[in-house]
Amino acid sequence: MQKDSHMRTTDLLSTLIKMYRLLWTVSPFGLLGTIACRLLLAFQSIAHLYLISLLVNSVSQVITTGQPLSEAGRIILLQVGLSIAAAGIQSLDGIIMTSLKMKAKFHIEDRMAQQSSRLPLVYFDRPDYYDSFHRATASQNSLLLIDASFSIAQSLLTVAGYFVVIAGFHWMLAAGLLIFAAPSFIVNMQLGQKRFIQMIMQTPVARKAQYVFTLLVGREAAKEVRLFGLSAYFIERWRGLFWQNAKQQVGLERRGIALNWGVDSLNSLVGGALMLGLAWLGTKGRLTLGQYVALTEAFTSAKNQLMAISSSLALMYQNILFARELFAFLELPGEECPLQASLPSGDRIEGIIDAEDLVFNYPGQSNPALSSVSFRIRAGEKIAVVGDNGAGKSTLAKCLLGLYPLSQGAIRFGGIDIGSIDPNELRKKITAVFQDFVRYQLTVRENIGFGSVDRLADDDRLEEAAAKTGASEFIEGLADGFDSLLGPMFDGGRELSLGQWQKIAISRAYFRRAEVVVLDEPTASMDPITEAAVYENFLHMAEGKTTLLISHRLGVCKAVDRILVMKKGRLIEQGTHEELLKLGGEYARMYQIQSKWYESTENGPAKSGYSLSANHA
Ligand SMILES: Nc1ncnc2c1ncn2[C@@H]1O[C@H](COP(=O)(O)OP(=O)(O)OP(=O)(O)O)[C@@H](O)[C@H]1O
Repeated sequence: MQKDSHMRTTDLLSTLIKMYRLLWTVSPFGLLGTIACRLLLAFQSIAHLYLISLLVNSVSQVITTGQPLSEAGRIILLQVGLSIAAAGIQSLDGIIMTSLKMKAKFHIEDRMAQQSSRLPLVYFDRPDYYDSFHRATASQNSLLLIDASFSIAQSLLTVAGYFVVIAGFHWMLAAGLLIFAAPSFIVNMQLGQKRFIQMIMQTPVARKAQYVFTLLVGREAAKEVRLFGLSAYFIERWRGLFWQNAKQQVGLERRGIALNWGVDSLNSLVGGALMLGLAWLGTKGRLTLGQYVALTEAFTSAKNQLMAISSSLALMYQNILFARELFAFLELPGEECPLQASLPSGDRIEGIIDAEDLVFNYPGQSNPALSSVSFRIRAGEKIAVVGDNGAGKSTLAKCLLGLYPLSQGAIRFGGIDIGSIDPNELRKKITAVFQDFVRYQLTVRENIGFGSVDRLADDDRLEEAAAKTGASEFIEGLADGFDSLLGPMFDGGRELSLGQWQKIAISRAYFRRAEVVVLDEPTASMDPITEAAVYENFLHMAEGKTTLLISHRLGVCKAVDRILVMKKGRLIEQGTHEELLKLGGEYARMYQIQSKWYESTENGPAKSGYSLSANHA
């Protein structure tokens, strides 16, 4: 991700070309239309100047020689016609530009959304991804680049016309005109670059301020913010972060304003000298009155246009730098799709899942989350993965799902390395429920049907998936059944309990009807009876499928074929429930500790009637 804030001219040009290619892609007619309008407007300015000179000469003839007014009248009529045409072209340009910019905005946002979904999951664990995304979003302002570049082209054409007119009288006048542009150009370009560098440097603080602000206004932290009385703390924190950046921005703008004031003063001095020069030429009889007026007008307009060009150039430069961030984000390498090998055709992943010497490091972490993990799972086998918090169970599941690229080692499905399988093909055959599953603030149909999005209209399949987890019980009570909106975020949405959301999430996994099923502790919020029922249903549903079950409830381990015990990223034991108890190692220790919670007390019954609980060994 780009951190270098300086740019070579070739980079500037290539970014500008990319932006114009993008505009050409979204609307060739819009681009050509606006170029045509700007050309016409530039010629209109020069024609206007020419007509002024004719008019002043004609009027002075009327005054000095008493000629009829008809010649001047014709020129005035032409001027009026020209002004009406110019206003029309300007309006047309406004319409074309609005549509062109909207199409470009859509195209950029669409590509950003597609790009984000193509990026490997591992990017989402990297702060620099979020910095880059933040800047790419801000750089959607790079659309201002379009305005700025068109304005510059139009102004340059106009100024070129003025320049020819002025140089026709005296080259020194034309040279004087250039002196106007130089200081303002240099100051504004530097300002543009400084603004960009500032934005790069400020991104982490800006993101943190945004995060703290979201904690204050969002739903996720609303309960805890109130319970722990955190609002004053977070407001104070947000204020500090906000002003940390704002003070630097105000400082830079102040310096910019002061410099521009200096440049303007210099320009006024040069302007005065040039006006004096014109008056001198007039006294020497080298200018007619019309020429004098036209030159003064040309000079004033050219000066204004040059000032506008230099600030537009600065804006363009700054926005090219922003646009570079946007293109850098859009060009981040996506998930590789090698298509060198495909999974066996048909519904089943045949054969063994083979994990060999797996090593995985999270970005920026020195300790591997998985080290030297090797095991084999036969097709249709049910495996439980157990271990302490942070042992590496979820990481292992994500690697098996092909969501994280391994640092070392290989995972093979039916003998094929998953690194060489098209990720989309692989994921069609796998289903999973994660600990942090998503609560889509959409309908029940979508929440379950997203398991296989092309089957959203399949009511029988939806009913079956909902029945498997017991979700049908509360779905039947909802006013619009499967079309009821869930969650409190939108009008008419119905919030569910966490346990009910979990049932929906597991139904989504059922709905996929995949060959390999991964459940990563999805039942944590269910009541014990429901949890037991969900596991029993799950194991029944998973009959014949390869199943990986991550759970802290060791009771469930008796119902699986084999248990993998993880500790500190390593696979330390594996075997059946009985084998591991006999081994007397880590599993036996964990099982004993958990059993104590379920043992009967002298005065009462067992604390849980949970059929898969540990005390029923
Ligand atoms: N996104 C991440 N970035 C960096 N480190 C991570 C990330 N996710 C997990 N880890 C680290 O990797 C290690 C393994 O985490 P993992 O989530 O796989 O453990 P787990 O066995 O599933 O734990 P739990 O039972 O608490 O869910 C932990 O040390 C954790 O701190």
